[in-house]
Amino acid sequence: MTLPIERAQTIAHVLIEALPYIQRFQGKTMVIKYGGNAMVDESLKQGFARDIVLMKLVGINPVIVHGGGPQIGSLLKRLGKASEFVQGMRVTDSETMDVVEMVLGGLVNKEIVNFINRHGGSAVGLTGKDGDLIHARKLLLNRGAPELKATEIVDIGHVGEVQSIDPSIIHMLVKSNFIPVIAPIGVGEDGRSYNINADLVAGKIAEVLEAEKLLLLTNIPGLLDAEGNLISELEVGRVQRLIDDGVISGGMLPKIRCALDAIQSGVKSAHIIDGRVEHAVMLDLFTDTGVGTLIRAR
Ligand SMILES: Nc1ncnc2c1ncn2[C@@H]1O[C@H](COP(=O)(O)OP(=O)(O)O)[C@@H](O)[C@H]1O
Ligand SMILES: CC(=O)N[C@@H](CCC(=O)OP(=O)(O)O)C(=O)O
Repeated sequence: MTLPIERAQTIAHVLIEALPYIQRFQGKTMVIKYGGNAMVDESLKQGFARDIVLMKLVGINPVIVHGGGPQIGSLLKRLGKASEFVQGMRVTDSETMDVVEMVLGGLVNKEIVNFINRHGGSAVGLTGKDGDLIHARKLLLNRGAPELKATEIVDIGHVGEVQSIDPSIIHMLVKSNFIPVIAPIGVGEDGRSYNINADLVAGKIAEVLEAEKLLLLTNIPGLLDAEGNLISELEVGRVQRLIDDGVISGGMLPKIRCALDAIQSGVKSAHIIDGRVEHAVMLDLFTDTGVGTLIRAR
């Protein structure tokens, strides 16, 4: 049986190890993308909420952008509609867009807000329509995975890319000590809703907020190479080859793309981490070891 004094010493060691990180990150913004695949069970969601509340308490400003792909997929299935993806993006007709807006802007967003608030934080949920936060334009994809070589344009419906971000509402919330929780829905010039991949939104928000870090929580230990081994630090020059060879595919494509864009635009580092590991956010921020794949500017 563990002696109480040993337990207390362990806790003290953990806190001491975290101290330099807390000092370094105080007042800094961390954008955390919470993927739908990382929201797997109640205890993980509670752990995530606690990590976010703790970050805020020690003076770091977390801004959450969430996904919800699997949750959209399961409601679509119940409605008898299949999910179809092109290069990691959901083909979104008008009916699907309604479901996306309901699931992301409603169910998933409010669940995360509620978890954080039940653990002592003050979270506020937004979509890109609130405060005119995310302006979107229609995303047109080129057919074929390595799109640089392709010529044919594919229309995948109400799918958007970020045209611009007006961060005023985020600044206002952060200044008043709220934690913004953002659903990846944008509004077009025509006033229509656009479904935007959550990684892309998180990357752009991190850029605009000049965030210290962009954390992408997913359901895999990080970026894996062709043999399935974890790439713990990704050299930027290696990326195109990994895409061309089909090693980076599906949902990992927008993740890597947005991570690269973010670091090229001044975000210090991007991390792809396994949201299925309990307290993944804390482990990544406050320990010497870190977890997952690190991408940083040279
Ligand atoms: N090289 C790779 N390394 C890791 N995962 C990859 C890779 N290429 C494709 N993937 C896929 O990308 C998925 C993560 O993207 P996605 O399912 O969209 O996650 P999320 O819902 O968290 O955004 C992984 O579960 C994996 O199936
Ligand atoms: C265009 C597009 O694909 N949008 C995504 C938005 C949600 C998302 O990105 O969720 P995850 O982060 O959980 O994958 C979708 O409809 O699934």
